[in-house]
Amino acid sequence: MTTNPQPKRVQQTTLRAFLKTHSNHAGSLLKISIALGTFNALLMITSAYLVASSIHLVMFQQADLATITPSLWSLAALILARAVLLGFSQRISAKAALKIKTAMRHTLLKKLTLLGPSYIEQHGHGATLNTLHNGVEALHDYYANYLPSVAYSALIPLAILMVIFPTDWKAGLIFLFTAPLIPFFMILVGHKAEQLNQQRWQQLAVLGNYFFDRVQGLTQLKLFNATKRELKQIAKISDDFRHATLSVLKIAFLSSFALEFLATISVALVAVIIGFRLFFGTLDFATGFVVLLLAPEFYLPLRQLGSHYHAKLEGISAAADMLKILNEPIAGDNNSSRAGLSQLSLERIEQLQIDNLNFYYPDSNEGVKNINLTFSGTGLYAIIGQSGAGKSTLLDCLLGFHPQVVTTIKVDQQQLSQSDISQWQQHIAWIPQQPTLLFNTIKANLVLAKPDATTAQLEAAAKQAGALEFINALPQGFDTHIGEQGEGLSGGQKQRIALARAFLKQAPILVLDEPTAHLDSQTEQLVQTAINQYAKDHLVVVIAHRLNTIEQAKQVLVMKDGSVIEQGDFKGLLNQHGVLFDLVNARSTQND
Ligand SMILES: Nc1ncnc2c1ncn2[C@@H]1O[C@H](COP(=O)(O)OP(=O)(O)OP(=O)(O)O)[C@@H](O)[C@H]1O
Repeated sequence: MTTNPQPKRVQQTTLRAFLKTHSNHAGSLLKISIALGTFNALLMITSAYLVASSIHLVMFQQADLATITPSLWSLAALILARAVLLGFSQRISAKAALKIKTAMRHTLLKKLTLLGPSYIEQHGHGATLNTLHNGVEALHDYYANYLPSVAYSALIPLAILMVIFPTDWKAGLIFLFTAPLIPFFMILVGHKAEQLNQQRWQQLAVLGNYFFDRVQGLTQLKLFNATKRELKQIAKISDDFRHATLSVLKIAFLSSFALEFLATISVALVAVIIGFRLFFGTLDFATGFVVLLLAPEFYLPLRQLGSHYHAKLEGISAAADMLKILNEPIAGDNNSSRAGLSQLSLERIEQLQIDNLNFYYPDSNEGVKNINLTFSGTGLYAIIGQSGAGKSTLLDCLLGFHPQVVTTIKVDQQQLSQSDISQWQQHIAWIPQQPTLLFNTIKANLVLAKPDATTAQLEAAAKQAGALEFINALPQGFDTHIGEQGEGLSGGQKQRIALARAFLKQAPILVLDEPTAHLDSQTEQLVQTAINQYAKDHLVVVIAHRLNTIEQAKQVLVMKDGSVIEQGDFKGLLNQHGVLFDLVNARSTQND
């Protein structure tokens, strides 16, 4: 695993275009929200005129309460309408952001599924999780606050200018010339702030990977008494992250201060000029008061744009990570326009073929090479070989985890393409060395394989896997909650639940990695019988370490240095006195 090296600074314009394209998922909601916000601003302008004219009437024309009562009622109605509009506008923009985030997560997960687990392993689980969770969350403020504030910063000042110019063109000119100062300053600090934000985001990815690894290996760290050392390292990385965050905050506070200062100075300038003109009688009170009321409102959207600028920077940094995942090429997919696997049976296959499979890990000579295999649709195939021989890699290729080589697989004479991978995986039940069990009930973990499974089917699968007895002995049976990664169950129990889940799927191909490890001999016998039974009418491919499994296989494939070097039935291979013979002998010696 590597710690997510960030891409070479992805072009900012590309990132902006990417974020803009994704806003299309909720384009109309965003437009409605902005329209409501702008209408709210128009009501604010009307209120300012009403307030100014009411005060003018009372102060300079001695109007009584009855005269200004209709204005006061209108003002109250306007205030109420503005509160409602503001509420709706904010809710709608938050809903739009939620919609975009959901679509984005969906797109990212789809791409990650296509890229396969090897991509996540290379780039780090922590960093990928960070992109999927924190990264996507960082887009919330971008879409809910920053994007609407960009529109408001153009629309609201424009609307105010349009009413101020006919009222008092001199004040209009002051507004017009002071307004660009704020965006100008933002652009000035923007570039540096963007750089710092990207650095901070990289640190967060490093921290994410580091934490993920250490939390997963906490037990080992404790056993090796290495927690203190690791804590020091975590403190160091956290400190780097703290520094990066502080640099971003420093520039954010500084720029906020400068923007507020500029806005305040501009309002003050308008106020002083209005004051002088009122004093010298070159301006009537009502007009002067309207300008004074509208001055802060004129700069408000620009100030808000400044305060949401941080959301934009976060959004851009997060988008760089997402774009990196989405732009990752899925190598070798030159056959994606085919009809797909629709006509392939979900119950049985006749033949599975691997033609000239060569796969190497990135930047490495390790992998599998020159693999040519034919499996019939039924029977048990055992893969054996020393550690590092390439057994897991071969199964990973078969499972479609390395999409670039999936075209070397033929099922019932149909060559697979990358667009077939998710469909292909529905034809396979897979039990890895460490099966994944989720923090949920046993039942929920089992029905992952078959959501519409009946209780009878659940019980039958559990019985087949030798798991029914211990599940029934649990206080709540199938409804017993298990912890994360099967916490609360023994290694063998976890394995049997995973096996039951695989049996429940009734997939035409069952792929297993050391299924009988962690099992006592009685359960092992039971599970072995169940697998043999399953192999009668399904294809079962197993990485076998136990002699018992190897002996019962229809075919044994012996691997060495990434290649299949021997292949045949157990007895025939044993008589050849080749590698299988040596492996079996070595194992018997170990067992003695
Ligand atoms: N992600 C990876 N990146 C680079 N090399 C890898 C990676 N995973 C495995 N390898 C290398 O590929 C070779 C085959 O590994 P593989 O895990 O397939 O062996 P195996 O036969 O399943 O071993 P074991 O029985 O110990 O699980 C090994 O030399 C291993 O070091």
